[in-house]
Amino acid sequence: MDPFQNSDLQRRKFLEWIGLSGLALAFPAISLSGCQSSRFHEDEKQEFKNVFDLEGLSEKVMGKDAIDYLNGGADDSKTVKANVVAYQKIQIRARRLIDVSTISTKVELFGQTYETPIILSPVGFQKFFHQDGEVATAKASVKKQHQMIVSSVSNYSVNEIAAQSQADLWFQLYPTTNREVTKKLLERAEKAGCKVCVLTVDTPVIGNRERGGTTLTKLIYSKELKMGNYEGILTEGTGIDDPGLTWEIISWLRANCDMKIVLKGIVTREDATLALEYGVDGIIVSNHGGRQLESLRSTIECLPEIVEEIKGRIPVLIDGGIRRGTDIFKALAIGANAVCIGRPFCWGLGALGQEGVEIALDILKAELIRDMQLAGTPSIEKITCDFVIGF
Ligand SMILES: Cc1cc2nc3c(=O)[nH]c(=O)nc-3n(C[C@H](O)[C@H](O)[C@H](O)COP(=O)(O)O)c2cc1C
Ligand SMILES: CCCCC(=O)C(=O)O
Repeated sequence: MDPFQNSDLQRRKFLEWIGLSGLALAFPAISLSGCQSSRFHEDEKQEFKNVFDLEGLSEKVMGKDAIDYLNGGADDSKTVKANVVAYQKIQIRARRLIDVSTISTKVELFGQTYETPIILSPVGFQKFFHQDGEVATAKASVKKQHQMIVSSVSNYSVNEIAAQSQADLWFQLYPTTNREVTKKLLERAEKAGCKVCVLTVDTPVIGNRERGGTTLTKLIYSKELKMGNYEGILTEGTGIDDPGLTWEIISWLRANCDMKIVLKGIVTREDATLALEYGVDGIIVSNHGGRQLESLRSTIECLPEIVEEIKGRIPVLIDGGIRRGTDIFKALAIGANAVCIGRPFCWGLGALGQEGVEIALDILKAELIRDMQLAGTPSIEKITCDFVIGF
Protein backbone atom coordinates (compact mmCIF):
# COMPACT_ATOMS: atom_id res chain seq x y z
CA MET A 1 0.00 0.00 0.00
CA ASP A 2 1.42 3.37 -0.92
CA PRO A 3 -0.48 5.77 1.29
CA PHE A 4 1.35 8.88 0.23
CA GLN A 5 0.16 11.15 -2.50
CA ASN A 6 2.52 13.32 -4.44
CA SER A 7 1.31 16.92 -4.33
CA ASP A 8 2.71 17.72 -7.74
CA LEU A 9 0.90 14.78 -9.24
CA GLN A 10 -2.31 15.83 -7.53
CA ARG A 11 -2.03 19.30 -8.96
CA ARG A 12 -1.24 18.09 -12.47
CA LYS A 13 -4.21 15.71 -12.40
CA PHE A 14 -6.39 18.53 -11.15
CA LEU A 15 -5.41 20.77 -14.04
CA GLU A 16 -5.92 17.96 -16.54
CA TRP A 17 -9.28 17.19 -15.00
CA ILE A 18 -10.65 20.69 -15.36
CA GLY A 19 -9.04 21.03 -18.79
CA LEU A 20 -6.78 23.88 -17.75
CA SER A 21 -3.37 22.25 -18.09
CA GLY A 22 -2.46 24.61 -20.94
CA LEU A 23 -3.13 27.62 -18.71
CA ALA A 24 -0.48 26.51 -16.28
CA LEU A 25 2.09 28.03 -18.59
CA ALA A 26 0.22 31.31 -18.97
CA PHE A 27 -0.70 31.99 -15.34
CA PRO A 28 1.98 31.77 -12.66
CA ALA A 29 -0.85 31.50 -10.10
CA ILE A 30 -1.60 28.01 -11.36
CA SER A 31 1.95 26.86 -11.96
CA LEU A 32 2.72 23.19 -11.48
CA SER A 33 4.74 23.84 -8.36
CA GLY A 34 2.69 21.63 -6.03
CA CYS A 35 -0.57 22.35 -4.28
CA GLN A 36 0.91 23.00 -0.85
CA SER A 37 2.89 26.04 -1.88
CA SER A 38 0.69 27.56 -4.58
CA ARG A 39 -2.63 29.33 -4.24
CA PHE A 40 -5.38 28.43 -6.61
CA HIS A 41 -6.63 30.86 -9.18
CA GLU A 42 -10.20 31.96 -8.36
CA ASP A 43 -11.45 30.69 -11.75
CA GLU A 44 -10.16 27.25 -10.91
CA LYS A 45 -12.06 27.16 -7.63
CA GLN A 46 -15.29 27.96 -9.38
CA GLU A 47 -14.94 24.71 -11.26
CA PHE A 48 -16.02 23.02 -8.04
CA LYS A 49 -19.75 23.65 -8.13
CA ASN A 50 -20.53 21.24 -5.30
CA VAL A 51 -18.85 18.70 -3.04
CA PHE A 52 -19.40 15.95 -5.62
CA ASP A 53 -16.93 17.73 -7.91
CA LEU A 54 -14.34 17.36 -5.16
CA GLU A 55 -15.32 13.70 -4.84
CA GLY A 56 -14.71 13.31 -8.58
CA LEU A 57 -11.23 14.80 -8.35
CA SER A 58 -10.36 12.84 -5.20
CA GLU A 59 -11.17 9.65 -7.10
CA LYS A 60 -8.72 10.67 -9.79
CA VAL A 61 -5.82 11.45 -7.47
CA MET A 62 -6.14 9.03 -4.56
CA GLY A 63 -5.21 5.36 -4.75
CA LYS A 64 -7.95 2.72 -4.98
CA ASP A 65 -7.34 1.49 -1.43
CA ALA A 66 -7.83 5.00 -0.05
CA ILE A 67 -11.01 5.56 -2.09
CA ASP A 68 -12.49 2.25 -0.96
CA TYR A 69 -11.60 2.91 2.66
CA LEU A 70 -13.08 6.42 2.55
CA ASN A 71 -16.26 5.79 0.60
CA GLY A 72 -17.00 2.23 1.69
CA GLY A 73 -19.46 1.07 4.30
CA ALA A 74 -20.46 -2.12 6.06
CA ASP A 75 -21.65 -5.15 4.02
CA ASP A 76 -23.37 -3.82 0.87
CA SER A 77 -23.22 -0.12 1.90
CA LYS A 78 -27.03 0.09 2.10
CA THR A 79 -26.92 2.40 5.13
CA VAL A 80 -24.28 4.59 3.44
CA LYS A 81 -26.77 5.13 0.61
CA ALA A 82 -29.79 5.40 2.92
CA ASN A 83 -28.15 8.31 4.77
CA VAL A 84 -28.00 10.31 1.54
CA VAL A 85 -31.28 9.23 -0.05
CA ALA A 86 -33.40 9.92 3.06
CA TYR A 87 -32.74 13.66 2.77
CA GLN A 88 -34.32 13.64 -0.68
CA LYS A 89 -37.66 12.50 0.75
CA ILE A 90 -37.99 15.61 2.92
CA GLN A 91 -39.28 18.81 1.38
CA ILE A 92 -38.87 22.41 2.45
CA ARG A 93 -41.78 24.80 3.16
CA ALA A 94 -40.42 28.25 2.33
CA ARG A 95 -41.88 31.50 3.65
CA ARG A 96 -42.01 34.71 1.59
CA LEU A 97 -41.35 38.42 2.06
CA ILE A 98 -38.98 38.06 4.96
CA ASP A 99 -35.89 40.28 5.12
CA VAL A 100 -32.99 37.97 4.31
CA SER A 101 -30.48 40.67 3.42
CA THR A 102 -28.38 39.62 6.43
CA ILE A 103 -27.91 35.99 7.39
CA SER A 104 -26.38 34.69 10.61
CA THR A 105 -25.17 31.09 10.77
CA LYS A 106 -23.99 31.40 14.38
CA VAL A 107 -24.92 28.69 16.88
CA GLU A 108 -24.29 28.19 20.56
CA LEU A 109 -23.01 24.85 21.84
CA PHE A 110 -21.68 24.01 25.31
CA GLY A 111 -21.64 27.69 26.32
CA GLN A 112 -19.62 28.82 23.32
CA THR A 113 -20.61 30.60 20.13
CA TYR A 114 -19.62 28.99 16.83
CA GLU A 115 -19.63 30.80 13.48
CA THR A 116 -21.37 27.96 11.66
CA PRO A 117 -23.35 24.83 12.58
CA ILE A 118 -21.14 22.77 10.22
CA ILE A 119 -18.60 20.69 12.16
CA LEU A 120 -15.95 18.29 10.86
CA SER A 121 -16.67 14.72 12.00
CA PRO A 122 -13.79 12.68 13.41
CA VAL A 123 -12.13 10.78 10.59
CA GLY A 124 -9.16 8.53 11.24
CA PHE A 125 -5.98 8.06 9.18
CA GLN A 126 -6.18 11.28 7.19
CA LYS A 127 -2.59 10.93 5.96
CA PHE A 128 -3.95 8.09 3.86
CA PHE A 129 -5.84 10.71 1.83
CA HIS A 130 -3.16 13.42 1.73
CA GLN A 131 0.33 13.65 3.15
CA ASP A 132 -0.59 16.69 5.29
CA GLY A 133 -3.45 14.73 6.88
CA GLU A 134 -5.18 16.15 9.93
CA VAL A 135 -2.89 19.20 10.06
CA ALA A 136 -4.23 20.34 6.67
CA THR A 137 -7.80 19.73 7.83
CA ALA A 138 -7.22 21.64 11.07
CA LYS A 139 -5.65 24.61 9.28
CA ALA A 140 -8.63 24.75 6.92
CA SER A 141 -11.06 24.53 9.84
CA VAL A 142 -9.33 27.43 11.62
CA LYS A 143 -9.25 29.58 8.49
CA LYS A 144 -12.91 28.94 7.70
CA GLN A 145 -14.03 28.99 11.36
CA HIS A 146 -15.49 25.49 11.64
CA GLN A 147 -15.09 23.19 14.62
CA MET A 148 -12.95 20.09 14.01
CA ILE A 149 -13.16 16.80 15.92
CA VAL A 150 -9.87 14.89 16.00
CA SER A 151 -10.13 11.11 15.82
CA SER A 152 -8.41 8.85 18.37
CA VAL A 153 -6.85 7.14 15.36
CA SER A 154 -5.52 10.28 13.71
CA ASN A 155 -2.08 10.02 12.12
CA TYR A 156 -0.83 13.31 13.54
CA SER A 157 -1.27 13.36 17.31
CA VAL A 158 -3.82 15.72 18.81
CA ASN A 159 -1.05 17.90 20.28
CA GLU A 160 0.80 18.09 16.92
CA ILE A 161 -2.45 19.11 15.22
CA ALA A 162 -3.21 21.76 17.84
CA ALA A 163 0.35 23.11 17.79
CA GLN A 164 0.57 23.32 14.00
CA SER A 165 -2.88 24.78 13.39
CA GLN A 166 -3.72 26.75 16.56
CA ALA A 167 -7.14 25.06 16.42
CA ASP A 168 -9.42 24.62 19.43
CA LEU A 169 -10.11 20.96 18.89
CA TRP A 170 -12.64 18.46 20.20
CA PHE A 171 -11.26 14.97 20.81
CA GLN A 172 -13.05 11.79 19.71
CA LEU A 173 -12.36 8.85 22.01
CA TYR A 174 -12.28 5.13 21.31
CA PRO A 175 -11.73 3.77 24.81
CA THR A 176 -9.11 1.02 24.71
CA THR A 177 -9.34 -2.25 26.63
CA ASN A 178 -6.77 -0.84 29.06
CA ARG A 179 -8.08 2.07 31.16
CA GLU A 180 -4.54 3.26 31.95
CA VAL A 181 -3.91 3.69 28.22
CA THR A 182 -7.30 5.41 27.79
CA LYS A 183 -6.42 7.75 30.65
CA LYS A 184 -3.23 8.77 28.89
CA LEU A 185 -5.18 9.46 25.68
CA LEU A 186 -7.46 11.77 27.66
CA GLU A 187 -4.50 13.51 29.30
CA ARG A 188 -2.96 14.10 25.86
CA ALA A 189 -6.23 15.56 24.55
CA GLU A 190 -6.65 17.88 27.54
CA LYS A 191 -3.02 18.99 27.29
CA ALA A 192 -3.71 19.87 23.64
CA GLY A 193 -6.53 22.13 24.85
CA CYS A 194 -9.58 19.98 24.00
CA LYS A 195 -12.66 20.97 25.98
CA VAL A 196 -15.04 18.40 24.48
CA CYS A 197 -14.62 14.61 24.42
CA VAL A 198 -16.72 12.87 21.77
CA LEU A 199 -17.15 9.28 22.92
CA THR A 200 -17.96 6.99 19.98
CA VAL A 201 -20.36 4.28 21.13
CA ASP A 202 -21.13 2.44 17.90
CA THR A 203 -17.83 0.57 17.63
CA PRO A 204 -17.69 -2.30 20.16
CA VAL A 205 -16.12 -4.15 17.22
CA ILE A 206 -15.26 -2.94 13.73
CA GLY A 207 -18.01 -3.31 11.12
CA ASN A 208 -17.75 -5.63 8.14
CA ARG A 209 -15.96 -3.32 5.72
CA GLU A 210 -16.25 -5.47 2.62
CA ARG A 211 -15.44 -2.73 0.17
CA GLY A 212 -12.23 -1.72 1.92
CA GLY A 213 -11.23 -5.34 2.57
CA THR A 214 -8.29 -5.54 4.94
CA THR A 215 -7.26 -1.91 4.46
CA LEU A 216 -8.39 -0.75 7.91
CA THR A 217 -6.46 -3.56 9.60
CA LYS A 218 -3.38 -2.66 7.56
CA LEU A 219 -3.79 0.98 8.58
CA ILE A 220 -4.00 0.07 12.26
CA TYR A 221 -0.73 -1.88 12.01
CA SER A 222 0.98 0.39 9.47
CA LYS A 223 4.52 1.52 10.29
CA GLU A 224 4.38 4.47 7.85
CA LEU A 225 0.99 5.77 8.94
CA LYS A 226 1.35 5.71 12.67
CA MET A 227 -1.55 6.47 14.99
CA GLY A 228 0.00 9.54 16.59
CA ASN A 229 -2.05 9.57 19.79
CA TYR A 230 -0.93 6.12 20.88
CA GLU A 231 2.82 6.72 20.39
CA GLY A 232 4.66 5.44 23.45
CA ILE A 233 1.51 4.40 25.33
CA LEU A 234 -0.08 1.54 23.38
CA THR A 235 0.91 -1.56 25.29
CA GLU A 236 1.06 -5.09 23.89
CA GLY A 237 -2.38 -6.72 23.83
CA THR A 238 -4.37 -3.48 24.26
CA GLY A 239 -7.39 -3.36 21.95
CA ILE A 240 -8.18 0.04 20.40
CA ASP A 241 -11.89 -0.78 20.60
CA ASP A 242 -13.51 -2.34 23.63
CA PRO A 243 -16.38 -4.84 23.18
CA GLY A 244 -16.90 -4.80 26.97
CA LEU A 245 -17.81 -1.10 27.09
CA THR A 246 -21.05 -0.19 28.96
CA TRP A 247 -22.74 2.97 30.31
CA GLU A 248 -20.32 2.76 33.25
CA ILE A 249 -17.76 4.50 31.03
CA ILE A 250 -19.57 7.83 31.50
CA SER A 251 -18.91 8.06 35.25
CA TRP A 252 -15.35 6.83 34.66
CA LEU A 253 -14.82 9.62 32.13
CA ARG A 254 -16.28 12.18 34.54
CA ALA A 255 -13.80 11.00 37.16
CA ASN A 256 -10.87 11.06 34.78
CA CYS A 257 -11.23 14.20 32.69
CA ASP A 258 -12.72 17.69 32.75
CA MET A 259 -13.96 17.70 29.16
CA LYS A 260 -17.64 17.91 28.23
CA ILE A 261 -18.86 14.45 27.22
CA VAL A 262 -20.71 14.00 23.95
CA LEU A 263 -21.94 10.54 22.85
CA LYS A 264 -21.53 9.82 19.16
CA GLY A 265 -23.55 7.01 17.61
CA ILE A 266 -26.96 7.30 19.29
CA VAL A 267 -29.77 6.09 16.98
CA THR A 268 -32.74 5.39 19.30
CA ARG A 269 -35.08 7.17 21.71
CA GLU A 270 -34.17 4.61 24.42
CA ASP A 271 -30.48 5.47 24.33
CA ALA A 272 -31.28 9.19 24.22
CA THR A 273 -33.15 8.68 27.53
CA LEU A 274 -30.18 6.83 29.02
CA ALA A 275 -27.79 9.51 27.78
CA LEU A 276 -29.84 12.06 29.75
CA GLU A 277 -29.96 9.81 32.81
CA TYR A 278 -26.20 9.35 32.74
CA GLY A 279 -25.80 13.12 32.46
CA VAL A 280 -23.88 13.49 29.21
CA ASP A 281 -23.49 16.99 27.78
CA GLY A 282 -24.60 16.26 24.23
CA ILE A 283 -25.21 13.57 21.64
CA ILE A 284 -24.42 13.03 17.99
CA VAL A 285 -27.02 11.04 16.10
CA SER A 286 -24.76 8.93 13.92
CA ASN A 287 -24.44 5.51 12.31
CA HIS A 288 -20.75 6.06 11.59
CA GLY A 289 -21.50 7.00 8.00
CA GLY A 290 -22.95 3.50 7.42
CA ARG A 291 -19.62 1.85 8.25
CA GLN A 292 -20.61 -0.10 11.34
CA LEU A 293 -23.98 -1.92 11.51
CA GLU A 294 -25.58 -2.41 8.09
CA SER A 295 -29.36 -1.88 7.86
CA LEU A 296 -29.54 0.84 10.48
CA ARG A 297 -31.98 3.58 9.50
CA SER A 298 -30.62 6.73 7.95
CA THR A 299 -29.65 9.20 10.67
CA ILE A 300 -32.18 11.81 9.53
CA GLU A 301 -34.92 9.17 10.09
CA CYS A 302 -33.60 8.59 13.64
CA LEU A 303 -33.49 12.30 14.48
CA PRO A 304 -37.21 13.04 15.22
CA GLU A 305 -37.62 10.50 18.04
CA ILE A 306 -34.36 11.58 19.62
CA VAL A 307 -35.17 15.29 19.46
CA GLU A 308 -38.59 14.53 20.93
CA GLU A 309 -36.95 12.69 23.83
CA ILE A 310 -34.20 15.24 24.53
CA LYS A 311 -36.59 18.26 24.44
CA GLY A 312 -33.78 20.79 24.12
CA ARG A 313 -32.10 19.79 27.40
CA ILE A 314 -28.73 19.06 25.73
CA PRO A 315 -27.44 19.74 22.21
CA VAL A 316 -28.30 17.13 19.58
CA LEU A 317 -25.93 16.95 16.60
CA ILE A 318 -26.24 14.68 13.58
CA ASP A 319 -23.97 13.29 10.88
CA GLY A 320 -24.25 10.94 7.91
CA GLY A 321 -25.11 11.67 4.30
CA ILE A 322 -24.98 15.46 4.48
CA ARG A 323 -23.91 16.64 1.05
CA ARG A 324 -25.87 19.85 0.43
CA GLY A 325 -26.91 23.04 2.18
CA THR A 326 -30.51 21.85 1.96
CA ASP A 327 -29.55 18.67 3.90
CA ILE A 328 -28.11 20.87 6.65
CA PHE A 329 -31.24 23.03 6.58
CA LYS A 330 -33.49 19.96 6.93
CA ALA A 331 -31.50 18.52 9.85
CA LEU A 332 -31.59 21.86 11.68
CA ALA A 333 -35.32 22.19 10.98
CA ILE A 334 -36.05 18.75 12.44
CA GLY A 335 -34.23 19.81 15.59
CA ALA A 336 -30.47 19.28 15.31
CA ASN A 337 -28.42 22.04 16.93
CA ALA A 338 -25.53 21.46 14.52
CA VAL A 339 -24.43 18.97 11.86
CA CYS A 340 -21.17 17.14 11.22
CA ILE A 341 -19.73 16.13 7.87
CA GLY A 342 -17.26 13.32 7.16
CA ARG A 343 -16.62 12.25 3.59
CA PRO A 344 -17.21 15.64 1.92
CA PHE A 345 -14.25 17.33 3.63
CA CYS A 346 -12.12 14.22 3.05
CA TRP A 347 -12.86 14.44 -0.69
CA GLY A 348 -11.46 17.96 -0.53
CA LEU A 349 -8.45 16.78 1.46
CA GLY A 350 -7.72 13.90 -0.91
CA ALA A 351 -8.15 16.11 -3.96
CA LEU A 352 -6.19 19.19 -2.91
CA GLY A 353 -5.05 19.05 0.71
CA GLN A 354 -5.85 22.05 2.92
CA GLU A 355 -7.17 24.06 -0.03
CA GLY A 356 -9.62 21.28 -0.88
CA VAL A 357 -10.98 21.14 2.66
CA GLU A 358 -11.43 24.91 2.52
CA ILE A 359 -13.31 24.59 -0.76
CA ALA A 360 -15.62 21.90 0.68
CA LEU A 361 -16.40 24.08 3.70
CA ASP A 362 -16.93 27.18 1.54
CA ILE A 363 -19.31 25.28 -0.73
CA LEU A 364 -21.45 23.89 2.08
CA LYS A 365 -21.61 27.18 3.98
CA ALA A 366 -22.47 29.16 0.83
CA GLU A 367 -25.21 26.64 -0.02
CA LEU A 368 -26.64 26.86 3.50
CA ILE A 369 -26.69 30.66 3.43
CA ARG A 370 -28.41 30.77 0.04
CA ASP A 371 -30.94 28.14 1.16
CA MET A 372 -31.68 30.13 4.31
CA GLN A 373 -32.32 33.20 2.15
CA LEU A 374 -34.59 31.31 -0.22
CA ALA A 375 -36.53 29.70 2.64
CA GLY A 376 -36.97 32.95 4.58
CA THR A 377 -34.92 32.08 7.67
CA PRO A 378 -32.31 34.78 8.43
CA SER A 379 -30.83 32.97 11.44
CA ILE A 380 -30.40 29.36 12.57
CA GLU A 381 -33.00 29.73 15.37
CA LYS A 382 -35.58 30.63 12.72
CA ILE A 383 -35.16 27.23 11.03
CA THR A 384 -37.93 25.28 12.77
CA CYS A 385 -39.92 22.14 11.92
CA ASP A 386 -42.55 24.35 10.25
CA PHE A 387 -40.07 24.67 7.38
CA VAL A 388 -40.00 20.96 6.49
CA ILE A 389 -42.50 18.29 5.56
CA GLY A 390 -42.25 14.57 4.82
CA PHE A 391 -40.10 13.33 7.70
C1 LIG B 1 -12.70 7.31 6.44
C2 LIG B 1 -13.53 7.47 7.67
C3 LIG B 1 -12.94 7.34 8.90
C4 LIG B 1 -13.70 7.51 10.05
N1 LIG B 1 -13.07 7.47 11.26
C5 LIG B 1 -13.79 7.68 12.38
C6 LIG B 1 -13.15 7.72 13.64
O1 LIG B 1 -11.96 7.58 13.75
N2 LIG B 1 -13.94 7.92 14.73
C7 LIG B 1 -15.30 8.08 14.63
O2 LIG B 1 -15.97 8.27 15.65
N3 LIG B 1 -15.92 8.08 13.44
C8 LIG B 1 -15.20 7.90 12.32
N4 LIG B 1 -15.82 7.94 11.11
C9 LIG B 1 -17.26 8.26 11.03
C10 LIG B 1 -17.44 9.77 10.90
O3 LIG B 1 -17.08 10.43 12.08
C11 LIG B 1 -18.88 10.16 10.57
O4 LIG B 1 -19.74 9.58 11.51
C12 LIG B 1 -19.32 9.80 9.16
O5 LIG B 1 -18.27 9.92 8.24
C13 LIG B 1 -20.48 10.73 8.75
O6 LIG B 1 -21.00 10.35 7.53
P1 LIG B 1 -20.61 11.06 6.13
O7 LIG B 1 -19.24 10.57 5.79
O8 LIG B 1 -21.66 10.55 5.22
O9 LIG B 1 -20.67 12.56 6.33
C14 LIG B 1 -15.08 7.78 9.96
C15 LIG B 1 -15.68 7.92 8.69
C16 LIG B 1 -14.91 7.78 7.56
C17 LIG B 1 -15.57 7.96 6.22
C1 LIG C 1 -11.25 1.54 14.77
C2 LIG C 1 -11.94 2.34 13.71
C3 LIG C 1 -10.99 3.18 12.90
C4 LIG C 1 -11.49 4.30 12.11
C5 LIG C 1 -12.96 4.39 11.86
O1 LIG C 1 -13.72 4.72 12.74
C6 LIG C 1 -13.51 4.08 10.55
O2 LIG C 1 -12.79 3.68 9.64
O3 LIG C 1 -14.74 4.22 10.38
